[in-house]
Amino acid sequence: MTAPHVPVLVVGAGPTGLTVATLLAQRGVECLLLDRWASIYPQPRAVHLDDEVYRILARLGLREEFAAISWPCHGLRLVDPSMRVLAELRRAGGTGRHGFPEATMFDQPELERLLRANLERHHTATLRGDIEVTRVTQDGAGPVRVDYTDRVSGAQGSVLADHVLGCDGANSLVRAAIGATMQDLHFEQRWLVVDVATDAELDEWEGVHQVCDPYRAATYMRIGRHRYRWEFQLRPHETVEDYRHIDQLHPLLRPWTRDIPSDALHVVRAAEYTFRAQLADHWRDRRVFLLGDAAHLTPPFVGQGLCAGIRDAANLAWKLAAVLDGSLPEQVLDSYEAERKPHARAMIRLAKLIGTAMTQGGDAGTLLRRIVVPRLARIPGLSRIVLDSETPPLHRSALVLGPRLRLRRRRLAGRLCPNGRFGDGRRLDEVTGGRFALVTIGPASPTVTAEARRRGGVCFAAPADSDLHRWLRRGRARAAVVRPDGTVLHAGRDPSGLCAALPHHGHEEES
Ligand SMILES: O=C(O)CCc1cccc(O)c1
Repeated sequence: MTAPHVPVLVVGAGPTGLTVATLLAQRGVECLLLDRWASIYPQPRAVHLDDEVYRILARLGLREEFAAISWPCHGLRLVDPSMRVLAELRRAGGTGRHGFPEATMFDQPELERLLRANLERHHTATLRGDIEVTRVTQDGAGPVRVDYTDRVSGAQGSVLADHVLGCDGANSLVRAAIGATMQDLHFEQRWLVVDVATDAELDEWEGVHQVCDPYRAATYMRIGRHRYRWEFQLRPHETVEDYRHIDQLHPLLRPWTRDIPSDALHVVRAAEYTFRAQLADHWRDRRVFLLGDAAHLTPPFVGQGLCAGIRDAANLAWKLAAVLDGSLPEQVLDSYEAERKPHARAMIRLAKLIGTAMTQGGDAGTLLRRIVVPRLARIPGLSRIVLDSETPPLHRSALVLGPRLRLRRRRLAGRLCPNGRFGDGRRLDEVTGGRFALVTIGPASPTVTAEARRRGGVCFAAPADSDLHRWLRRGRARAAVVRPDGTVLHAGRDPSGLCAALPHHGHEEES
């Protein structure tokens, strides 16, 4: 019997797998997700996402539902062991340039519940739990064969897929199948991660507290109305077994819980984690791709682990859908790794810098905390990330810079277009609806508008005096071509020239 065939098979139904499957399903792509667990892994893990990633959740249709389960985060503070503030990065709580709070906390199982329920609304996606993928094989350029075992019945099966997306985490089988290995970016520390539920009010600043202390670095943050997360670097002789009970944990928590009695604190879990920095040496082999923790691992000190996976999903999904429907050439898929890898590397570097500032001993550590930490925002390359909460531009991709574009045009290309508002109150993403867009200063000519439509895109004038208008002017541009994932493809002064750069994508837009 021949194996069934699907256009896309996703291995792993964590946040990255669920996001990429939903984005594909929104574009009508049939997608099968296989996960080794019967249902959501119940323990808390990731707790933070930024506004760029919140914007992706909104595109999935989860804006209100995520708002209801999340908690605003006021930013990040590096403090010394006596809680004196060394550096503080404050985040916009209302709406930043993407239309969402710049830093938001949540409970991962709750987020996964939303993502799963949302996926069920798409009939082109199927999720099967209790399925262990055992082998992924590519023979030449044909479809990929995926073998699996049903963990309940023990039955074995196979599926043929045009594309396989490995969202199967740090110990990825898909990564091994394409012969990729993790490059060590030289960071490895054992930490204790503690989640606590309490009705008591801790009355702390509601951002992330990073205690810089080479003896016992620590992190504290509120993640919900009644939920808190602590992380403590473990001493060489310690393990999680030393901290199973609240009375053992209490001395560590006391700088924040003060006189709250330990019986008012319920430990949801205490676990030992090894924080690592790793990047897969390649993220693709022909029809197989790696996303999320299968492709990169970061220490959690800037809360970017889950963000990176969801960014991978948003970057790849529209490209893959366009290749599958024949509207973009296969080579577009090369830009996935070219764009995402340097970005993931930059965020890992930032996390390592903060982690090193928190934990490094000796004169080097003292110097780092005294000289570098207070000036974090002035370090070239970091200032935008640190001060403006804007992640690095995608400059190395052929998909964001045409070969003939001059340097001064680079101000906007490769960056995310702000999710600005239009006159009717809608934001850019709602107006573009996942299509290519030409955003202009002043109305574009009827010819340009018609040409944008003919290419399957849309054309909009930024309202006078709006954020989008100011953003184009600051970038010395009169128009920008924005990709379906919100990244600026080209920007410049000639809307009709830019319109010609709009790829023929999707189907002609009806007015
Ligand atoms: O970027 C921010 O404002 C918060 C960063 C953060 C989030 C979660 C954990 C963590 O260690 C840092």
